[in-house]
Amino acid sequence: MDHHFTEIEGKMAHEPLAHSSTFSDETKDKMEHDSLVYSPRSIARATTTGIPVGDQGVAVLRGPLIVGAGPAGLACAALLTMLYIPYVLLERDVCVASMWHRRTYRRLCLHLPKRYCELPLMHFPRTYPTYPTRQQFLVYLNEYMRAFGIRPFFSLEVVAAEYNGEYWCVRTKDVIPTGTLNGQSGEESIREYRSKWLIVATGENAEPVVPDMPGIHNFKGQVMHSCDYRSGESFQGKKVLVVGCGNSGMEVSLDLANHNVHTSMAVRRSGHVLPREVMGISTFSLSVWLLKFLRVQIVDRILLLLAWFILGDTAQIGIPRPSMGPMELKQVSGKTPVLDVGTIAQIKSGNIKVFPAIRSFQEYGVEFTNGRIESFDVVILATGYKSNVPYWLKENEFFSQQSGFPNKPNEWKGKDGLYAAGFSRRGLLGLLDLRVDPPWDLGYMGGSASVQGRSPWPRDGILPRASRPWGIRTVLYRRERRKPPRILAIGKLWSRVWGAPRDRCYSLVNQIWPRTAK
Ligand SMILES: NC(=O)C1=CN([C@@H]2O[C@H](COP(=O)(O)OP(=O)(O)OC[C@H]3O[C@@H](n4cnc5c(N)ncnc54)[C@H](OP(=O)(O)O)[C@@H]3O)[C@@H](O)[C@H]2O)C=CC1
Ligand SMILES: O=C(O)C(=O)Cc1c[nH]c2ccccc12
Repeated sequence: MDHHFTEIEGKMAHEPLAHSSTFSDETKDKMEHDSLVYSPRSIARATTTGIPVGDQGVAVLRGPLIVGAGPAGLACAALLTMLYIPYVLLERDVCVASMWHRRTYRRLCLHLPKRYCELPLMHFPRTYPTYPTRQQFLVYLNEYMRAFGIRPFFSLEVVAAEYNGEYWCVRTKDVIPTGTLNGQSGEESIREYRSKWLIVATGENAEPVVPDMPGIHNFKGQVMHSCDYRSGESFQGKKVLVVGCGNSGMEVSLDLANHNVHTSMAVRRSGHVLPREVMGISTFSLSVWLLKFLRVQIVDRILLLLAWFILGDTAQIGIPRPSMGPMELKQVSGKTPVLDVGTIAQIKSGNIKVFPAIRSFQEYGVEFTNGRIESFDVVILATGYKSNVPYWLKENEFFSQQSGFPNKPNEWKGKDGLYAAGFSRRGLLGLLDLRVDPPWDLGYMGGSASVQGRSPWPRDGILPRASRPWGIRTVLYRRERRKPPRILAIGKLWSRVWGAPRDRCYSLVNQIWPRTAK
């Protein structure tokens, strides 16, 4: 079955997402709608050429099977490619990173600086801003696929996976799309793949969480999850309530307010809100730097002081702070602080109203726990996401059946060749130190010596992100390599004097959220 690998490596022609990173606005608008999705023909080609399905529809793979072609799945695919390990990457949708394509609002920007959001082995182009947009991130992912010749098998939804003592048996539902994108499906068939290694990369945000709230079925207005929110434009003239004050809730509210929509927010509990930047320096980078010298509690005090200077007392506007500081809370519970990009200012100026938790829904409105009743036309549930691993993976030692995350936080390797990628509760940041076993451990290719000779893989299994062995030519790089503008050069000097060099950044991130030793 070497056949796969040459397929995967060789066919770089498959570039339905290919486009330059500098587009006219018109092209960008078009791309939002169509060209980011694969054509049914290319899906058919990908799904029919790569997998040799044997008797009774069972394929036994020589390399690992990766479930999910989001950023984590793509990163694993790239790392495996660099190790000459053939893999098979399954994706339920018809495009990679479907969450980023379909479940994000149009104006979304990454909220950590770009160096923390890169996938292994390939930087963002220099011309990208510090906080790349959703569109730029998607272009980067596309270039990433091209650079590493990644060709996922699309429209294959994993319905069950189980270890039979020798292999992981992964059953998939093969959904042949009819060409429409609104979830309609055509013919279905079940296939089975067997592999000794199963890499679960279905994501921390695989499914939206839609809580059952009292009386919500009586509500006559529109109810939607924040994953279906695209832009405030279509809500003009309506009264909208956003439930939840995580990063989604805050950014959806801001987008609505920017479109002059009558916006309210329901805040159930407390939450930390920090400015995204302090005097032009990213708050996140600042905390990483401070954590080099200081204990987390002290760093939290500094952050809270800065937040108080810049945003004022958020408790006064209805968002009380938890008793534990933001970075410590992130370490202990995984709850991410909100990085404010303007919502607090809109709340202060009265464009967004803040209400406490919801007691119940009525036909045309909502009663809050403080007894107030308000009418609304639309309710947007920004109530977060969950993993879908428990729905399909028949295993309960490594993955928790409740949360769908690995039982021990930061665990990445289970028994019998089971791996988790991208489940460290750190979003894209979690891919900074993504690990896949070195091949000698993976047991692939027989003897280790021949592999060691060629492999760039370091003994500890962490591949330095910046190294691009064998001079992989990323089109992105050649296209974007230009002399940095002066101001950037000064910024570089600044970071040389004050900032941590890149390598140290990684180990720092490790210190903040240490991984358990192998
Ligand atoms: N620009 C960016 O980079 C963005 C990044 N993100 C990231 O995406 C991930 C998902 O974020 P998000 O979608 O905000 O999800 P979160 O899980 O972070 O937040 C969910 C919010 O919904 C509230 N909530 C949950 N259930 C209920 C309920 N039954 N009733 C009332 N409120 C409820 C929670 O409140 P409580 O605390 O009381 O449980 C919380 O405030 C995060 O990692 C986030 O950082 C999101 C948006 C933008
Ligand atoms: O965006 C996310 O989901 C993150 O988890 C990013 C993140 C990890 N740690 C943080 C600390 C402060 C702000 C964002 C993050």
